Amino acid sequence: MRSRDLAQIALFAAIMVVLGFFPLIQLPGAFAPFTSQTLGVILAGSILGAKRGALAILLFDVLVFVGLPVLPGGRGGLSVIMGPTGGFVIAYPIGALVIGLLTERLWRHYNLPIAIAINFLGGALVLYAIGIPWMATAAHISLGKAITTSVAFLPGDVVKVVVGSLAAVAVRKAYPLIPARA
Ligand SMILES: O=C(O)CCCC[C@@H]1SC[C@@H]2NC(=O)N[C@@H]21
Repeated sequence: MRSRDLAQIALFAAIMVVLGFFPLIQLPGAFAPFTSQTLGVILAGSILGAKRGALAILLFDVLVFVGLPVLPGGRGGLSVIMGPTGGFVIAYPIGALVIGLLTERLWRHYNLPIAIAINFLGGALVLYAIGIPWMATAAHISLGKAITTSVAFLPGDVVKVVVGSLAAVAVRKAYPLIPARA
């Protein structure tokens, strides 16, 4: 891995940290906060691709694991990971990986609708698939309740997907960082 790759990984991990400065917004009745950090997951996967994107978010997760206050509201540490929102944090690098793999595969045909579909899959559905069952277990609530209380995140997540997709398509045009596959 070249030093440019390492710099890009560090940059996108830093973007995740900056996105964590947004104040913690707790939606009524929800067991997790609204977070702008899923936008960072989308940007990392769709702009850096699978390997560098997932590594950037993994680096961010390491910062959380060792206890740095990089989650919204200045939270971090194993107590967060073991709590109701830990599954989402663990899912962040997996979401970036899925986005990166699909973005690379469809790179030649990449456009806004494709970006939105990929980013919704990796930046919302993958996070829900891991985060919501984890939330049900950690918060001792039924899976049904975890799902219904999480529906409130959908509008905000769709906005983040569209914003991230517009950025990804613009970066692809101006300064593509993902090499086209043969
Ligand atoms: O900071 C944390 O402890 C993790 C928060 C996870 C919040 C999830 S991610 C998917 C969904 N969209 C949001 O804005 N919030 C939830």
